[in-house]
Amino acid sequence: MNAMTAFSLNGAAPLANADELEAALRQIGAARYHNLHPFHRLLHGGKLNKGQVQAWALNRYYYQSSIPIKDAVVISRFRDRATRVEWRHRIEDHDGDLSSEGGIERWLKLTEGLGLDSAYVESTQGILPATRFAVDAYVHFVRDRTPLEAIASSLTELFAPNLHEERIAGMLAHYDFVNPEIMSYFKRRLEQAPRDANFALTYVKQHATTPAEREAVCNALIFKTNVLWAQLDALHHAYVDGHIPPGAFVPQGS
Ligand SMILES: O=C(O)c1cc(C(=O)O)c2c(n1)C(=O)C(=O)c1cc(C(=O)O)[nH]c1-2
Repeated sequence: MNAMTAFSLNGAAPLANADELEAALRQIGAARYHNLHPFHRLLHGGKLNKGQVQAWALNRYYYQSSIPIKDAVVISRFRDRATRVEWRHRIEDHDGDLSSEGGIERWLKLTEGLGLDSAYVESTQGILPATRFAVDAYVHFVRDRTPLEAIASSLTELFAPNLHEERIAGMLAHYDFVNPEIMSYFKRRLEQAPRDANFALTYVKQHATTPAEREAVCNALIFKTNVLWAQLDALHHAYVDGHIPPGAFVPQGS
């Protein structure tokens, strides 16, 4: 490894095979996934007020609505038809189609249930600058890096189901303004995310065939954990510490 590389397993030898790669990815998730962020501890522990929960859902809408755009870019990176065919259901999961509701509509049920006007949410006018920069960086990453890194950057989904379970239970238990209907987005992801994560994990294990490629896969996952972490840092700074940037959503009553 040269000095420019970001990933190091405490200076250990380069990752020699697919199993070592998987172990390294799981180690990165255990150390860096945003389940560990203080804002999530507050959200799931019932420590936020309704305005702070609204701010979280409003900002997360930008992530949700950018995911199918990101996935369309991922598809555009592959000349291999089989990979495109496998990946395209992700767009349908979020966008739905003429006869079925998708994740974006389910997310709008959440924001509406929290009392936010859907036109305002969809306009993305009130989101934090850092939300936009972080999410756009994810879309640009899959455009600019190798197809292998583009797929690897989705691997945070390996760690999402546990977090979604914790979120559903915690928010239903602690907030009287939350009910099972408005949490349906997360219930659905419990079925969708494992399939997606398993495909991506199998893909990178098969296609990262050199130590340098395995390292690039690990760095793509680190990049993505940073995309998620930066969004929560910004929410905490604005809505817990009270430094709301000009133009961003201001909860009523604050
Ligand atoms: O609530 C969460 O913490 C969370 C995290 C992630 C993730 O780890 O990137 C995703 C989602 N949710 C999610 O709902 C989702 O559809 C999704 C797609 C992707 C992706 O990178 O393609 N990540 C995530």
